[in-house]
Amino acid sequence: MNAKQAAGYRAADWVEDGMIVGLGTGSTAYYAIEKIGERVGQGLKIKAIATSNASEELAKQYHIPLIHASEVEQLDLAIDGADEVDSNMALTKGGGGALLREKLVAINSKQFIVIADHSKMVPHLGSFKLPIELVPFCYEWTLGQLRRNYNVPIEMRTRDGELYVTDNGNYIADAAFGVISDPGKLSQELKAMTGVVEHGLFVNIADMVVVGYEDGRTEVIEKK
Ligand SMILES: O=C(CO)[C@H](O)[C@H](O)COP(=O)(O)O
Repeated sequence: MNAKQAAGYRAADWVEDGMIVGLGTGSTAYYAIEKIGERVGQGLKIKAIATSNASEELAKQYHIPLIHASEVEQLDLAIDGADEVDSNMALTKGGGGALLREKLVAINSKQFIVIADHSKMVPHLGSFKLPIELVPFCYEWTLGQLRRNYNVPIEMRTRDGELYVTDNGNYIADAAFGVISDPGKLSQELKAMTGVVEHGLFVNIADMVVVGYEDGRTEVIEKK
């Protein structure tokens, strides 16, 4: 058992019969999907929506029934990883590039459980570069505007020497803010910029954090 597995497996305990569940993305969410899949194999009756093509494939491997958003108004529960979690349960997400679908699923869920190994718990967000999803059209102008506004290093994400393309066909810029002293303010500012589709700050969205440790222990932190 490793820390990510401990967190992912523990969070699967909150999944109950009849629920519509949002499945996150990343190496911690992998374990949650694995455990949920095992429980589905043992008779648990749920339906799910995945936040990425990769998680959708994983869910299919485990025969977790998948539905389309048009079939439900709201999810009961979403479980997803994070790149950083601060002391107010604000998050940085999007290291895996799935931030847009992840935020859509999280805000449309009655309960959002974050799963994180202990290294993700930080006093302030910002050490992890903040992913910002950009519309490909004229992205150079949006990038220039971001650099002028914040005067911090911001680089376009690449993969195999090409610009990284999200499941939604957009690009990602990673911004090295250092310390983000007011995540709520930055979140609103970025959201208001034309050319920015979404960003990886999740403020006042998480209801609970399940923290995993190397020895298999977990700690559950609930919203104050
Ligand atoms: O936001 C995400 C993907 O877009 C992931 O939840 C985040 O990157 C954490 O990943 P991991 O569990 O692999 O450390």
